[in-house]
Amino acid sequence: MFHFGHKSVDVSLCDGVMTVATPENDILVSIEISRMLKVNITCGNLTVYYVEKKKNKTLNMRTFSLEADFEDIQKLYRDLDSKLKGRPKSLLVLINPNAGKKKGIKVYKKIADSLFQLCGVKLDIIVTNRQNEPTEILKSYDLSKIDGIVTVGGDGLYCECMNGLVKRVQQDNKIQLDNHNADIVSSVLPIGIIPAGSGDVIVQYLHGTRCARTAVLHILLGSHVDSNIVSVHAGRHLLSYSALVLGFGLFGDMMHDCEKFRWMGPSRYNIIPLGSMLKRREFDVEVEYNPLTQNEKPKTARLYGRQISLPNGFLSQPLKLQRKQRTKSSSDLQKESSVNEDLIKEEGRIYAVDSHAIMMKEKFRENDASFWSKFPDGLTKVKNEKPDCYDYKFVSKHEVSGYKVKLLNSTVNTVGNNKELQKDYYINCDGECIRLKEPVFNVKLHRNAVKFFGDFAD
Ligand SMILES: Nc1ncnc2c1ncn2[C@@H]1O[C@H](COP(=O)(O)OP(=O)(O)OP(=O)(O)O)[C@@H](O)[C@H]1O
Repeated sequence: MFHFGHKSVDVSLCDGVMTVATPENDILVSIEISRMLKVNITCGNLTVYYVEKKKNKTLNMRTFSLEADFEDIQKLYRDLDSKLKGRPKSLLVLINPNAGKKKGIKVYKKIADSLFQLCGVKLDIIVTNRQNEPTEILKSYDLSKIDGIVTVGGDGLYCECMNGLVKRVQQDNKIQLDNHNADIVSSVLPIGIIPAGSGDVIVQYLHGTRCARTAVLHILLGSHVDSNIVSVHAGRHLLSYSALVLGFGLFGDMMHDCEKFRWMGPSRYNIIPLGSMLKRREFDVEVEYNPLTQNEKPKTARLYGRQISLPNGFLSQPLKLQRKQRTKSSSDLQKESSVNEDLIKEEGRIYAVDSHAIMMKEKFRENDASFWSKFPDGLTKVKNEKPDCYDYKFVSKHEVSGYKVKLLNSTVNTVGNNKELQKDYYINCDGECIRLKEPVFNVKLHRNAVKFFGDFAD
């Protein structure tokens, strides 16, 4: 017999739920084991640490204690402890002290450190000194000794670590990074994000909140979800992987303009894009893309595994995109791609080509496996397909597994051994601005290539 406060209680562990009830069957405590952080035992006392989810999607840690004689408490401890496998025991923590309002270290010390210590997690904490340091660390780090990577910073730090990890996994598996057609090997190590950056879009997307404590508790619970990424290649080289948004043209120019005003801090993202919008350029491009096949599309919900949006003729030109061909016969194209049976080629004058490597959650209910695409608050218009989002005549939206953009009328100069585009063209890759050196780039979707600690917000 167990004691909960002054009451005698029965304890059951059934269907992943721990229930504490009186002999009259009044349930006093009912907690999913997946929500438990750890159990502690001292003499005849057992304490359970668990998380509780509030309506606003934040998590809080709670505890309750049970007493019983030595043998009963030992047995319950062993039963519970055996069910708490999968909680991370060893983590690499990368902190960007300069992220956002430069509070990365403070956020870590104040919120994360004590929780990690409480759960007995072995930590390797590295405060980064500069950009690219996370990439260099991940090139040679002994990944076999950790259960995950934690970033304390913004979306930029996450994206750098994600790029570093994905590249490392390909290197370990002898996959050629620079081959734009290569399928990549998914990474098994989950990444957790403790938000301390400017935008923290990805973390809000994941947890539905920017709360750092919630992020830490999600990491400690150890559950993880898969997410898509896209690769972007140009001139036979990998430029980057993108986890969230990849934008060529207007969105590339916006990011380039924002970078020039870094001194303004996060507020630059509210002001500078307006100027970029007003001086927007038009680009003559040819776009080839592989639409997702019927088999690739989920049955029960729309999949935004990847989409490209081509805002063309925005506020000025009439629609110019034309479907040039939908064919298997183009020998050139067949040479380049093994999956080009349904290749579509279009040409026109556009303002932007952008794509979203939207994350997905596969929900398994009884006899019902369905995909749900989830968006952060800022993208709910996309989710709800509001008319003020993509639903314009000048936007062409496609669900694709890959695409290629070729700049028409662009001049390539040769400077020594290097080729340079006469004009500057930019790609915004999750907030990082990449300058194109070649007039052609390829983008490919990689499903479930990375894992996040956490759960998509309900
Ligand atoms: N110590 C450092 N100093 C400067 N940059 C760093 C440092 N450590 C990491 N970085 C890099 O800075 C970039 C932006 O980092 P992060 O996203 O954490 O901050 P942020 O303020 O949210 O950035 P942004 O304003 O670009 O969204 C990333 O590429 C990251 O790897």
